[in-house]
Amino acid sequence: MTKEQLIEQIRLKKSFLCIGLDVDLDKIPEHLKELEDPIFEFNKQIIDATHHLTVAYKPNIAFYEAYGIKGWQSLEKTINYLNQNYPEIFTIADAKRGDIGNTSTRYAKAYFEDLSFDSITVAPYMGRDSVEPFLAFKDKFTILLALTSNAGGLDFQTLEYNDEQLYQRVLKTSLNYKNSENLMYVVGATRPEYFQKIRKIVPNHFLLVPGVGAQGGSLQDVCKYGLTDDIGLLVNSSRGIIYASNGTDFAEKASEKSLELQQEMKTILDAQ
Ligand SMILES: O=c1ccn([C@@H]2O[C@H](COP(=O)(O)O)[C@@H](O)[C@H]2O)c(=O)[nH]1
Repeated sequence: MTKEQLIEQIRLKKSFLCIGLDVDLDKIPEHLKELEDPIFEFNKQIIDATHHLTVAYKPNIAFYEAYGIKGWQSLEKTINYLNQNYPEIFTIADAKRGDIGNTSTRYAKAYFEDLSFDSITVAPYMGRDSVEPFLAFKDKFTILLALTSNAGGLDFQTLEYNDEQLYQRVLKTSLNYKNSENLMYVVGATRPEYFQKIRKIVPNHFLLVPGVGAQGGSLQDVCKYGLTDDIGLLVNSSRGIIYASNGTDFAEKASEKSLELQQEMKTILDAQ
């Protein structure tokens, strides 16, 4: 998918919502557990009930790896289901990969070619040659961790060196990477006070913003400085949407929670 196609979808749906598919078998409704592939069935029903309210889905790969080969098969079925039935949806493999160049190339092939995701999250710590193999793929996006939403994110990401915090250095340096137009960045919704500074460095790149919902981040605060003329935001909520109910009405309740966020986004976009 191109950036222009993503922006078009956001304008059409009046939504820059990303729904996180972090499926935990301990949290899904009992009646699904008897099925052959409860993870896929859960995802399928969530997707069918929410696809008109969201522009992106983000399976966090850890939740699939945790169930071994069966989890991987559920992931594969989920991405195939999305690509076949809702090709207009932007897909994010939240895998937080990155390694020496030839290894990164294998990760990129696994997620962009074999699984056909539109994007993948990547850790920047190993530098240029660990990121550029992902950027080499046309119409695919590499979402670099910049300022994460978790408390421990501040252990390193805000350390200062030469009047610059580490996350600022990550943003600035990555702009010099080959094909840097294929970059997006992760910035936590729990860090609203940093958005203005971040937008000064990356005024046009999309930010993937987790942390709304279960982690307590505010959509309004994120949009104040995060929103651009081309929107530039994908705001993720996982647990707050997919576990709104663990009864037989789970998909309906997920849809209601998605609608609440979409309506809030619509109001923000209409006022732009
Ligand atoms: O800084 C980060 C980077 C990634 N995440 C991931 O996003 C979702 C958030 O889930 P919620 O249930 O909405 O809290 C999850 O997959 C995280 O691993 C993040 O939270 N913060």
